[in-house]
Amino acid sequence: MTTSEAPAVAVRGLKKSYGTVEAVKGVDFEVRPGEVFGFLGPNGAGKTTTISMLCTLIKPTGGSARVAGHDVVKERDEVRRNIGLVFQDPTLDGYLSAEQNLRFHAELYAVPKELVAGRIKQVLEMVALWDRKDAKVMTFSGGMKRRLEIARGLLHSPRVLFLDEPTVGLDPQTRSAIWGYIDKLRHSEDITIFMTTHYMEEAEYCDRIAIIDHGEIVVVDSPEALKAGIGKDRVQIQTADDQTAIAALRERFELDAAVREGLVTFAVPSGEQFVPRLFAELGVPIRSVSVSRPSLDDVFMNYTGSTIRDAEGESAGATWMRAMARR
Ligand SMILES: Nc1ncnc2c1ncn2[C@@H]1O[C@H](COP(=O)(O)OP(=O)(O)OP(=O)(O)O)[C@@H](O)[C@H]1O
Repeated sequence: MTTSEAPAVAVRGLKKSYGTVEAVKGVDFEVRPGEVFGFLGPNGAGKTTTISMLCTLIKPTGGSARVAGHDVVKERDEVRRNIGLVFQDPTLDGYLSAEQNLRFHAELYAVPKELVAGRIKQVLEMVALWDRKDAKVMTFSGGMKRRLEIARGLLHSPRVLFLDEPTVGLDPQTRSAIWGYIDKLRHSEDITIFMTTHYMEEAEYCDRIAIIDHGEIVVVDSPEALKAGIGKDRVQIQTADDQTAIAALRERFELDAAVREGLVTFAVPSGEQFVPRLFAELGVPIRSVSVSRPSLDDVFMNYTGSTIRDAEGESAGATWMRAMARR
């Protein structure tokens, strides 16, 4: 990849409102060719709305976006030809076999006839479903269906593959298998991957991530740079009296602490070196202590003031209402 290459995705001031709800509030970002770029944010942050605008499924109310060099509003068909989609709601035909689903997709996308059989074999092998090609999709597990959707999204050799929460609702083994395929993909295909997730640990696999909250991008960088940028370690202590410990941390060390995961938690530079002082000066008995390098959760917390889980709780009501409305 050279830096002179045009971005795979270029977004300027992109907005989407639903009535009075500003789902996406004017976001700017670029995705480089060949990158795995992640959109990380809690439910309701605006991830699906953004990805849907980039895939030309919904129209922006403001700003602009180019995907594979084409404008998502003025050159909708060109954008569609150049992208693959794997969305949260499955759209496979359960009565057809895996191979028949792919053949149907190849026809829709006008994949040259002489290439179809070879390409179907290639993508099914990539997601380890070649030996199940003749089975009806209705007999597949959730994980197999998701793998088949990924194969289908790749069939017409798109330049950009969009994945909306590719592992949501899957068990941990299947999630890690899906990530294995995505990793394989980035080495075997000349492709850019744009994905959304609310799983911190999955965002770690991305080359760069944009953290999105309440319809706004709060920061974009590689996971390593974001974590290093915090410059502090996370310290968690178990005490006999959490509230007194929190007050003492404020008074003696000027540190803001809160109870997270049942432990008094705070951030401090060079955590290991701070621990002896903590024992000597806190004045509240400490039962156990742990020091960890910052995680993406800490990054999210640093930029938004809440953990991703707390933010999810906040919007759970809205998500539930939408889920009901979709029925
Ligand atoms: N069709 C719609 N009509 C009205 N409001 C909507 C619609 N779609 C999304 N919203 C609202 O826009 C905001 C962003 O939703 P969006 O689905 O983009 O978030 P998200 O980050 O993708 O979360 P999720 O993973 O739950 O889909 C939310 O407040 C949501 O309720």
